[in-house]
Amino acid sequence: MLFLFLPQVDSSCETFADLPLCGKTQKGLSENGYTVPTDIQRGCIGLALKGCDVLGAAKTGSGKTLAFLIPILEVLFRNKWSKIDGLGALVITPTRELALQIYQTLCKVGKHHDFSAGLIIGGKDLHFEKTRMHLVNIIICTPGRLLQHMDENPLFTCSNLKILVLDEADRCLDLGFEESMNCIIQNLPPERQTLLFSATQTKRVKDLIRLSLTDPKYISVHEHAKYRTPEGLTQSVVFCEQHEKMPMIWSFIKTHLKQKVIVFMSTCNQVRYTYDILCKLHPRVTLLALHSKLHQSKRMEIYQSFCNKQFAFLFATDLAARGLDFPQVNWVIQLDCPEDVDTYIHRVGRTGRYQKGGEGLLVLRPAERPMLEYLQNSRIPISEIKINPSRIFSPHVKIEAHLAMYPELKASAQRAFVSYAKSVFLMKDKTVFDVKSIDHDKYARSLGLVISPRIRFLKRAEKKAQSLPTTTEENINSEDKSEEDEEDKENDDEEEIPKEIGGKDGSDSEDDVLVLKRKLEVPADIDTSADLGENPNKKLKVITKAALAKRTLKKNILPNKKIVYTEEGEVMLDKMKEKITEAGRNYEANISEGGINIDEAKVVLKEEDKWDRKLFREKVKARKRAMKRKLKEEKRRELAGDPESSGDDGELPDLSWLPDPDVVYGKKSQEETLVFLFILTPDRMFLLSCFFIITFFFFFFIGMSKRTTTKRSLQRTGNPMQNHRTSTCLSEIKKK
Ligand SMILES: Nc1ncnc2c1ncn2[C@@H]1O[C@H](COP(=O)(O)OP(=O)(O)OP(=O)(O)O)[C@@H](O)[C@H]1O
Repeated sequence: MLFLFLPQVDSSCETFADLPLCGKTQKGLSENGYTVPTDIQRGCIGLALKGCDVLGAAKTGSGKTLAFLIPILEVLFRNKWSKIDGLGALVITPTRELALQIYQTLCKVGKHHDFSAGLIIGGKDLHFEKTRMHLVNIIICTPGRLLQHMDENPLFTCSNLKILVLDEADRCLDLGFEESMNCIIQNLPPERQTLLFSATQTKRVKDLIRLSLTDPKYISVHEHAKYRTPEGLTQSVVFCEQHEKMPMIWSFIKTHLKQKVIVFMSTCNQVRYTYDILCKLHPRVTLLALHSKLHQSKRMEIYQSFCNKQFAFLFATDLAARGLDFPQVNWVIQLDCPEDVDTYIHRVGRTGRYQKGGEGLLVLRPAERPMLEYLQNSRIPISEIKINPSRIFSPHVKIEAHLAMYPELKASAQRAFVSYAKSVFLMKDKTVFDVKSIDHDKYARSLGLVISPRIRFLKRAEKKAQSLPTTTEENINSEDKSEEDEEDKENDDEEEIPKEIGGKDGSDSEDDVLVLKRKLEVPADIDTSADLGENPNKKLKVITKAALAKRTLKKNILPNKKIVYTEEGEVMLDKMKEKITEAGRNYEANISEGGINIDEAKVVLKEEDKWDRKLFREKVKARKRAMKRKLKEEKRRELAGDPESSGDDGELPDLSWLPDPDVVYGKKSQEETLVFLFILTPDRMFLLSCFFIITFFFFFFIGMSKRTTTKRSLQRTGNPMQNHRTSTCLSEIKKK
């Protein structure tokens, strides 16, 4: 049996110094500017230090994080916890960003302690974590990742665990995490202290039993406060139709450029599309988008970026609704109706944190008016305001132009459209959420779509309802429940649970976890195809050659074949395309009968490859032979004096761009050129040599005859002078 107490907050404790905290904790607190504890800290820290199980509830931004981090440090310090003691404290949070934020606060406040702390969240290096988990004293984690370590990491043990904390406890214990949390709790030692914190604390006995709390103390510091939301918050509501939301948010951005704003939307697809299209419109302020479909590193980058920005617009799903402490947020706009009052409280609580002011704007469709009543009945001060139509600028024309230009944007718009419709359809509270109250055509047009995408699941549900009039919501829910459970089993982290929207492309997840609570009506089955009969997703999908081949094979379509005939009507084989080998031909013949036999294809390829190589070698040889023949031909032409011999048969290359050799080397004389040519041409060389030979013999014979005559006269006279004279006389006589 559980007894819940509402202990009084110790008002005598004015500063942290009044609390029984060790010097190291005190130092860490004062160094970070924490001197005066908040109500929830005053109420919980003392009880937690006494070893009680505590359920802490306080408004958003009231300092619940320190209310459990200080007891963690103190409990471990008092137990003289060291490295070898292993895991002493475990903090479980529903989102990675929140886990990171808590980890950062712990590092700041506990920096003078010697404990080791670890951030264990999805998307990080699992192997690295595995090797260090057993050395960590304090773990901040998301349920999925923790369970993964419990299942897979033999080094990880929780047997020494002293203190368990569930931040955003109601979320951790709800349907989306039920399976994981049950498994985690089973693995934890029963003798431990448990602290649960949330702005919307669970009081369900079922949850408390699950956690086997012993004598839990319920501390709700604002239980009797006038309002459930922070006092510094100004909250308003405007009513507009779904198709008016886009011009409204665009106008808001243009008129609030020097503000830090969070805009909440129902689904990832909406966030993605709104962010993409508004970026294209260049609003002159930083736009950011945070949703679960982003990569982990990107998520962290965006989270940090928005923390550091002075002016920015963050479009987010309910991933950012709980716990995140973005500094200096001026506005929180809930562009889509929250699922329930609790979700509203968490979303709006991202502004007006810790004694600061902030503005909250809720945008409701007229059909969602009952939500306003719920809020007002839940002690939430919210007043209706009207939109000034003269301040509304519609970016519709530009949006349409961008969609016409970028097909991927169009597909994104279609997904956003269907996602929103489905999210409304899946909402449990039908008094607020009625999918039929949306003017689909107008909404589609406001997103830049000319034709509204078909919403098949809606028609199917209608048909189902007609054919099965007895089908109660409970029946449907019980069916869907099993589906959800199945999904839970498959997914280990909150962000990774594909719940609501997206169907086959596995779109929404984190924010869809919330939607899961609304019970899935039909299995994810979305057709975003427009009435034009074309599926935009298909358009965008990258079709690989392999996919195409598979498709063709499935259809049993044979590709066209080109057959060339000779003049005699015989088929000419194209050696490059036709299979030459026997194996190849057999394979070709059989391929039409069945699919591709990989082994056989390999053998055929090898065979064909051999043949291809042979063909290639022959080709190379033939080319060489042709070259030789050509050279010979050229030589022959040169010898025959054909001026065209040196050139190719075809066109001569244009060498006009080359420098004039006469200019470069100086002009040579005509004779030189002639001699040059003379020497160069072989036929002229031949003639020249003949000329030389004849001349040589001519002079040779003349010389010889002269010598013979002289010899004879010498033999006769013996005086060469006389001889000469004699010869001259003789010649004169001969002449006479
Ligand atoms: N004692 C304190 N003195 C000064 N500032 C504080 C104190 N305690 C908390 N804060 C600041 O208040 C802000 C909100 O704290 P915290 O995030 O713990 O709120 P919360 O109650 O957990 O909010 P939520 O319900 O949204 O999770 C933080 O910026 C934190 O630094």
